[in-house]
Amino acid sequence: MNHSNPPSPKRFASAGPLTGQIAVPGDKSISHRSLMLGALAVGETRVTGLLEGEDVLATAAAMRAMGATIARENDGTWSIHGVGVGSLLQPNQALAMGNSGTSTRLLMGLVASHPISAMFTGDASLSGRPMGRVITPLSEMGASFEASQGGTLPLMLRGISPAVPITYRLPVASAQVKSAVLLAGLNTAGISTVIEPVPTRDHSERMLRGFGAKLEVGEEKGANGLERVIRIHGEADLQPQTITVPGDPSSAAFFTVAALLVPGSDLIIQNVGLNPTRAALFDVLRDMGGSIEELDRREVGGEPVADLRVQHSALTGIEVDPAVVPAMVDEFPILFVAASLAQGTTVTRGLEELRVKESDRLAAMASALILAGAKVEEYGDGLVIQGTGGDPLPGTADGTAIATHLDHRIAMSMAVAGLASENGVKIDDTAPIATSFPTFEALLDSASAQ
Ligand SMILES: O=C(O)C1=C[C@@H](OP(=O)(O)O)[C@@H](O)[C@H](O)C1
Ligand SMILES: C=C(OP(=O)(O)O)C(=O)O
Repeated sequence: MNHSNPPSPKRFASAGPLTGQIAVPGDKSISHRSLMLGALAVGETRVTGLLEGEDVLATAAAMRAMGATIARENDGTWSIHGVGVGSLLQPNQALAMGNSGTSTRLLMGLVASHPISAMFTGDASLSGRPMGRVITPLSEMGASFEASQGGTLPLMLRGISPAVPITYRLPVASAQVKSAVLLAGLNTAGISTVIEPVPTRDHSERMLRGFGAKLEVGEEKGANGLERVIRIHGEADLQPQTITVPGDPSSAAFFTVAALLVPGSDLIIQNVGLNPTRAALFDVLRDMGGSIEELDRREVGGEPVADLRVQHSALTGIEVDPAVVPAMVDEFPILFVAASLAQGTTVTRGLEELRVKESDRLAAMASALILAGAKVEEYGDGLVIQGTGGDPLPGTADGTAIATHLDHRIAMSMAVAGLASENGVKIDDTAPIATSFPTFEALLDSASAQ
């Protein structure tokens, strides 16, 4: 979590085809929610496949600080004894959120409707990210905030109980904002309603129901067509659960693109979550000509899952439909890498949200790919990329390192670009990778060595 250590630069270069079978770690979004909801259910929740990345560990530490007992057993199962909705304790020190936007915004929702206050702090990246988007609805519910200018961390949040149920139409397509309001609604008497003009990942809805909350999801006619309307009934009683976390499609994305780009690759990625609100990257890559086969489609923990067989493929540029953006919002950095080696032009639009992630991902990827020799134009809401037609990128010159800006997805995307380059790509720091995918480098070595 502490990235004040000296950075660990590394050059990633072609190491032969990716073959054999790998399993990526558990889904980050589901892991955060398993800990939060487990910490609110009275009794023992057991979780297997939890992602043990720094972001999720920050959530675990925060839930412990608010009263839950959370332990990892020797076989990797996590056991959570919760305190009950309404019974979170006052943390006696600041909640250190590290690099994690999801931890911060969802926990702000939980604290907002409890009679406790909490200070939220984060690293340099998180401290630049907008929190106004959750401060606005949670203030309407009665919570109060002292934030840094511009609505950023560090911030002090004073929760309130009873809070006021609200109806909130999301002004940005954000599962974190939706989830913050729903989680605040758990301990709010009455019905709290979120209206989603554009659907976003639905793990909160699925898991809140799974834990026994009364939650209704409907579709209603809005000004611009059908909108999702989600209603949660407070005050809820959550029942402890046994959860198996599926593999993270956002992590599988890096290996999928690596196998598509590196000649001779034929890789199986096991147990990949394919929730339709998350899986659009695989469809886009197939539309570009990528060979991605789903094997043994099944359900794990209430989510659709399959093993993916990915074979090296010639890719063609594409115009990505802005409607799919929320279902692959974290996958654009790696899609840009795929586009850089495709035949022809790839056009992406509607990506304003990428500018407020761990870094400004449009600017960071445009300059990173240009340094590695790709042809990229940056626009306000997207990138336009002219691919090489399958030829490797030149790579970064000696002495030049890609700036990853404390952003795990920039680091992993450019590592994959390195595998598909003549001279390799050097990144300035591999440490941020541990926020979401601590086994990334080890899996890359194992897939390349088989
Ligand atoms: O709810 C979640 O678990 C997440 C929602 C998305 O963020 P936004 O809600 O900001 O789009 C995504 O980028 C993030 O990695 C995880
Ligand atoms: C945006 C991301 O995460 P968060 O918002 O939780 O920091 C991500 O993992 O790409």
